[in-house]
Amino acid sequence: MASPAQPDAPPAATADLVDRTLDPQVDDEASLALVDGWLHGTSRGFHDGRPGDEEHALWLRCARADAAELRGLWEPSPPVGSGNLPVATISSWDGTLHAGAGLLPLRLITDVTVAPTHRRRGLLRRLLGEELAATARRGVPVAALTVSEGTIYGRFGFGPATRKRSVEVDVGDRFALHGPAAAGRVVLVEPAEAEEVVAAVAQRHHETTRATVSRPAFYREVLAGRLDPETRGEDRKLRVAVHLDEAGTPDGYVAWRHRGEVEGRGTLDVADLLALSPATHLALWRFLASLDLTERVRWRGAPVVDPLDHAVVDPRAVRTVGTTDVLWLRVLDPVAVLAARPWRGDGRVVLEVDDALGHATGRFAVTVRDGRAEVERLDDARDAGDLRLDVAVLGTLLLGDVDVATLADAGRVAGSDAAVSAYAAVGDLAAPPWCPTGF
Ligand SMILES: CC(=O)SCCNC(=O)CCNC(=O)[C@H](O)C(C)(C)COP(=O)(O)OP(=O)(O)OC[C@H]1O[C@@H](n2cnc3c(N)ncnc32)[C@H](O)[C@@H]1OP(=O)(O)O
Repeated sequence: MASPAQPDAPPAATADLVDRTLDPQVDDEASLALVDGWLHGTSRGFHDGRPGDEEHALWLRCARADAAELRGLWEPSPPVGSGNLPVATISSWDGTLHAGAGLLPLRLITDVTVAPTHRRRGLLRRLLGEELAATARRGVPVAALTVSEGTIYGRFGFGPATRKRSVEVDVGDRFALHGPAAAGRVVLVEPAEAEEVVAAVAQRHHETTRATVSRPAFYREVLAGRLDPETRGEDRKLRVAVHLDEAGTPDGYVAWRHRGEVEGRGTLDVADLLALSPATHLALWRFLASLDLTERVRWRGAPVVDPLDHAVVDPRAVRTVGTTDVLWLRVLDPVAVLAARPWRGDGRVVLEVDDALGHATGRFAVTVRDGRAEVERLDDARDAGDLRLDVAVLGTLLLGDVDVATLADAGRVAGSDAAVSAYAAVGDLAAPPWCPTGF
């Protein structure tokens, strides 16, 4: 990716671009041709291959299931070619965020591309700015995206809110876990046959787990084996095992692809692993470790803090290869989001939020009683904030990925030591959040 400081191509006009918001549900020929051009424009923007017919049909099915809005900007009369492909794209749909003390309406945003011929002329700013304004007008309190580069979205008020870990687990002969195995059993199911069970477990996990978001429709396609994200065709390698609790109720699953020998070791890649309890989480790891011809399990989406690390008899069996951000959050309504996150004990803090786009600007008093917060916007200019922060930092603070003192040390939160300690006493959360869903 070229850096913004590098010289741009000769300017292209942007004032007369044709602005369309496409509804994927519409199925007349002219609309479908525009949707097709939109998809090709997005693929071009990410340097992906052109989607084939099957991938196209599957993508359209997902866009319809999510009720996604596909917006694009087209050149009105390009000097060469048909101009079917837009020069800028963005898509978004409504979902939910588990903020820790309840589900919040959420706008999920993705497919942001601007053609190299039109870059750095404000098209992203226009599309995203309008998207956020429309979302705020509808009363949706928060928006989310995942990023291709860490430098793009902070200026629009998004802050990194969750991280994931890439792990390699040595599951050779010496692998063992402390403690007895959980009650229940694991059954192998063909991915297509497991589809409903897997979707139900994922939905239950979302409804009960801080920092998770409602899953976009393509997860069904991937986990049912209809879409291999790498080959973009049918996934012939994907395997699924479902964990059943003592009563026979599904309470977790793991999906994986065995890679054969990699670097001389039988290697398996976890595609997805969700469990409704820590005991089931470990039971699924016991199962993975029991697979023949498998000495190493790799998972690029593991939680940053995982009981597995402390359940293994040999702590060196779990090796962290890297960590990276997943969810970025953009707070639009601080009152709604602060009330929906978990708090501890009793106390009161006033947060003064700066927002260059204006949506979240203000001072917000958070009064915590028995771990629940009442949040009030303070209108009196004489009410100074205890802590001052940008709205992007509020996004980072929201789900508890970082403690407030670290953000203060980083110069991202301003306030006295006493105010930082007062927030820490009610607002810092014990375990970092984990969002197992990308989009
Ligand atoms: C949620 C997602 O979909 S993540 C995927 C993002 N898309 C990609 O990575 C695909 C490849 N890249 C692109 O398509 C484009 O370069 C985009 C979408 C990242 C940027 O689009 P542009 O129209 O060039 O951005 P725009 O001109 O509106 O820039 C707005 C501001 O962001 C800055 N900016 C834009 N892209 C970048 C970048 N990659 N890195 C750092 N800053 C950037 C601009 O300098 C500008 O800053 P300023 O307001 O301080 O002057």
